[in-house]
Amino acid sequence: MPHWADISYQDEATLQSSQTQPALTIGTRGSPLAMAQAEEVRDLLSKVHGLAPDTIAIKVIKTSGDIILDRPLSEVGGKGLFTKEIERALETGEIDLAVHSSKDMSTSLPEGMQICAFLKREDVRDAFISLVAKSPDHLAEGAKIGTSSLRRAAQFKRFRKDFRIVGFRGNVQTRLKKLADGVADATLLAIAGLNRLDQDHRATLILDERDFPPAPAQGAICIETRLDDARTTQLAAALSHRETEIRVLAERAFLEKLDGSCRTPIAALSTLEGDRLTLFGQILSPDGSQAFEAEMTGTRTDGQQMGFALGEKLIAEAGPDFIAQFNR
Ligand SMILES: NCc1[nH]cc(CCC(=O)O)c1CC(=O)O
Repeated sequence: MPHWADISYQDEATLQSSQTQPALTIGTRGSPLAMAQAEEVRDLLSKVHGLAPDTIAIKVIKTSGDIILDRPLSEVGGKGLFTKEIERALETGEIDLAVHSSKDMSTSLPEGMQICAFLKREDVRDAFISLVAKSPDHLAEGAKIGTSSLRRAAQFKRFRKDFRIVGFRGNVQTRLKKLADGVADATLLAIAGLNRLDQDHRATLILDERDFPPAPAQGAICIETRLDDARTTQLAAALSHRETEIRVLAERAFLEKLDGSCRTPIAALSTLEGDRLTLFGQILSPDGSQAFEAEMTGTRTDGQQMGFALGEKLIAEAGPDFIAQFNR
């Protein structure tokens, strides 16, 4: 992770003199959530570096994840789907930086790319949205949960075996319409996304993160740049939030250890109090019938090591076939 102080200032003059062309081009998906996140990064860059907002362009890039809307992500290729085309644009120089939801990022980046900043993390929890029940407990026997997230499906099946899972994608409005049409009785979304879209009032209940632990890195926006672009990297790295970085890197190390594919439901949650870092991890069978979880504590510099160790611990507990069985 490059730091502000480590990077040379060689290109500062170029930046200040480029008045006619955008100084920087941000690449993002075109979904309302992605746009809101890109705008947040643009506003922060402008504020922190005193750049006029109109010198920072936002370029929308269509990704396979936006095009393939009818199948669950886990079937069509998982996390990389939202980032591949954007990373291609970064590689060709069409954009200078890419803004992503950290939880959508694969643990292995393409060569020549780096995550140079994690913005201060939002609320990590999932929101429960229903037009018929005020909490998961209040849902009727056999209620339908609309989600395409393997983690959320497994956690809800674990919570109540009688729940039925129906595939559900789309933005907040689409989901609410589906709920109104009776396609499902409840759905789940990250409260961070709802907050960024000023849609948090749609949440029926915010779920306790100990009952329904979030996806690794949920709620944290990240910025990706080219390794060889010191100027943009320096500007973007200045936005990074150290505590978020520590927590998200620990959670992503846990994910990296386990993520043979994206077919295993995985949850992680870290906390950082002073120097004390705690990392909780959970893996489940897709039907929720089996779950393995553990927690580790260490200091703030141990994050990645703890993530790998926690992953290994759960693999040892679950047995080597646990993850392999879902990949067949
Ligand atoms: N997979 C889509 C996605 N990627 C990031 C978020 C939420 C925002 C975040 O975690 O920062 C969402 C939507 C959701 O899960 O509700």
